[in-house]
This record gives sequence, C-alpha cells and structure tokens, in this order.
Amino acid sequence: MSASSDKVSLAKAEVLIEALPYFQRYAGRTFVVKYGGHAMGDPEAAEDFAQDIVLLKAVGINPVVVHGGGPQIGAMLKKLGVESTFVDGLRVTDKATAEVAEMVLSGAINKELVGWIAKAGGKALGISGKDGGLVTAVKAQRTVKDPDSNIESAIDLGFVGEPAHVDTTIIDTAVNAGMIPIIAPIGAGDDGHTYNINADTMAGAIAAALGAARLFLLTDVAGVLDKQGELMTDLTPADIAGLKDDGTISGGMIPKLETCVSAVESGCEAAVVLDGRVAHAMLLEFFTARGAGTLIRKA
Ligand SMILES: Nc1ncnc2c1ncn2[C@@H]1O[C@H](COP(=O)(O)OP(=O)(O)O)[C@@H](O)[C@H]1O
Ligand SMILES: CC(=O)N[C@@H](CCC(=O)OP(=O)(O)O)C(=O)O
Repeated sequence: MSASSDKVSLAKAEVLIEALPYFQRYAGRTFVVKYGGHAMGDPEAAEDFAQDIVLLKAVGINPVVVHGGGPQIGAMLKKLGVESTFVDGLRVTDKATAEVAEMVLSGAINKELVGWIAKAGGKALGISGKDGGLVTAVKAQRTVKDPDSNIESAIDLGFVGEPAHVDTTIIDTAVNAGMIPIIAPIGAGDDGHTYNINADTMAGAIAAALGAARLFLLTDVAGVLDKQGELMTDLTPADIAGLKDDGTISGGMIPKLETCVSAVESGCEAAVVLDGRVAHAMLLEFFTARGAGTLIRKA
C-alpha cells in the first residue's frame, strides 16, 4: 500500500470512529441523497460516494439515491446538434430533448450508479419515477417578468414535470429486500407523456413522501454562498426567500433551495446542500462535529 493510500485509509477510519455513536441513533431511518451531475464528474469521488451509501446501508440506515445528470444530457444534446435553454435552472424540454434526457438519465447514468454500488459491495435497484408508479408528474408551470413593464407572462417549458403524486411502494419493497433504490428523475404523466423532472425537485418530493431524516443534495459547491462567497451554514425558509429576492442565489441553486424548503415543510426533518466532490462529505456533515455544507431547517 502506498503512503498516499495509507493516508486515505486513516482519514476514513477517523471519520468512521467519530461517526459510530450516530449510526445507532439513526438506524431504521431514511436518508434521501441527491447526487448531482456536476458532483459525478470525478471518478474517485464517485467511488467514495458509493462506499458511503453502502456503509449507511450496512449500519442500518436506509439510503435512497436520486441522481441528476444535467451536464451529461447537455453533452449528448450537443453531440446530436440539439440546442438547450434554461429558465430558472430548468431545461426547456421539447419531445426530442425529453427522449435524450430519458436515455441519458434512466439508461447510462442510472446503470453506472448501480454498477458503482455493486463494486462497493451493495445491491442496488435502478429505476426511474415511471417504475411502479413511483412519481406521477404534471406539467411544470412558470412565469417570466418583463423587466421594463414588470408584467408576468406564462412560459412554456415543454415536457418539464413536477411530481404531483409519489407512491413509495416500489421503494419500500426494494428497501425491505435489502436493496438500495437508485432513482432517475423521469416521471410519467396521467396524460401518457414522459416528463423531465429536475433531480433536486424529484429528490425533495421523495424525501417528503418518505418522511426522511435527511435530504442531502450533493453538488459542486461547498454549500450556499453569500455575496462575498462565504459559506452560510444554517438557513431557514424565510432566509431563502430573501436570498432569492436579493439575487444571492441564481441558476440551479434556485430549484435546489426551493426543493429544500418544500421538503422540510412537508415531512423531511432537514435538508443539506454540500460538496459531493469532497471525500466522504455526507459522513463528515452528518456524523461528525465538523459539519460541512448548508443545513436547511424550519425555524
Ligand atoms: N449563492 C450561491 N451559492 C452557491 N452556488 C450558487 C449560488 N447561486 C448560484 N449558484 C450556482 O448553483 C450551482 C449548483 O447548482 P447546479 O449547477 O444545478 O448543480 P447540480 O448539477 O449539482 O444540481 C453552483 O455550481 C453555482 O454555480
Ligand atoms: C427539468 C430539468 O432541468 N431536468 C434536468 C434533469 C437532470 C438534473 O436535474 O441533473 P442535475 O442535478 O445534474 O442538474 C435536466 O434536464 O438537466
């Protein structure tokens, strides 16, 4: 074993020893973990992520993974010569884009994650919101404000969906069979269409339906940063409304924090935005005194 892998093993052991007392407290509880497309970029971090998920399962916590894949969908659309635009962090999705999103999310990425979990010694069940009627989607409604006249008008995002109903039967069945559900953010509507759902939104709806102890949103920044670039460690829904109004948060951070607010207001105990590229970020945040990322809780 090299000196550097010795160091890695030691760091892991230290985190685990500090974490032991917490494991028992949360045995039997559910952690919903959203693994973002940006966080997935680094294969070493991905391996650590899979090991952490398998470790949670081994100590009696039920991890449920919802993954993203925005950059990977973007790369595939580029290859195919299809233009993509975003409104408030949501990809405007026509029929062709919805097909590519389903192929990349439910196909390539979902099965890659299942493979990582298997390599780390776990058993994963890779599904999308369509399977077992897990998530029924409705068309997302958004408006834009004209900066000159201040008049709001509806904007058509195409096949972008919001979870309208979550039936957790397939998750419960997988968990009871000792498996780790890995969920792609694609849903079917009652209208028969396939909907592309923002992965944060999907994870939040599932965390609320399961009454999860934590919703972890793993991304590519340390957490929510203020205008000076400093990490904000604790936020309430009221704080978040202010950050949106004064422009501190933008792009993908908007649906991310909207998700945290609706999750903590409808059954999930707390949500955390943290850097998925940092080794064992989840374990550090939840199971050590050091913490990491931004914790969102009702006031
Ligand atoms: N105040 C903020 N603090 C941190 N990140 C922010 C903030 N406002 C906007 N962002 C952007 O949000 C991004 C995270 O959202 P997103 O790109 O959708 O991530 P993911 O693909 O992991 O879901 C960050 O990389 C950053 O560019
Ligand atoms: C409607 C919408 O925007 N859907 C997202 C789904 C993937 C996603 O959310 O991935 P990340 O978490 O990696 O950003 C998209 O098409 O990019």
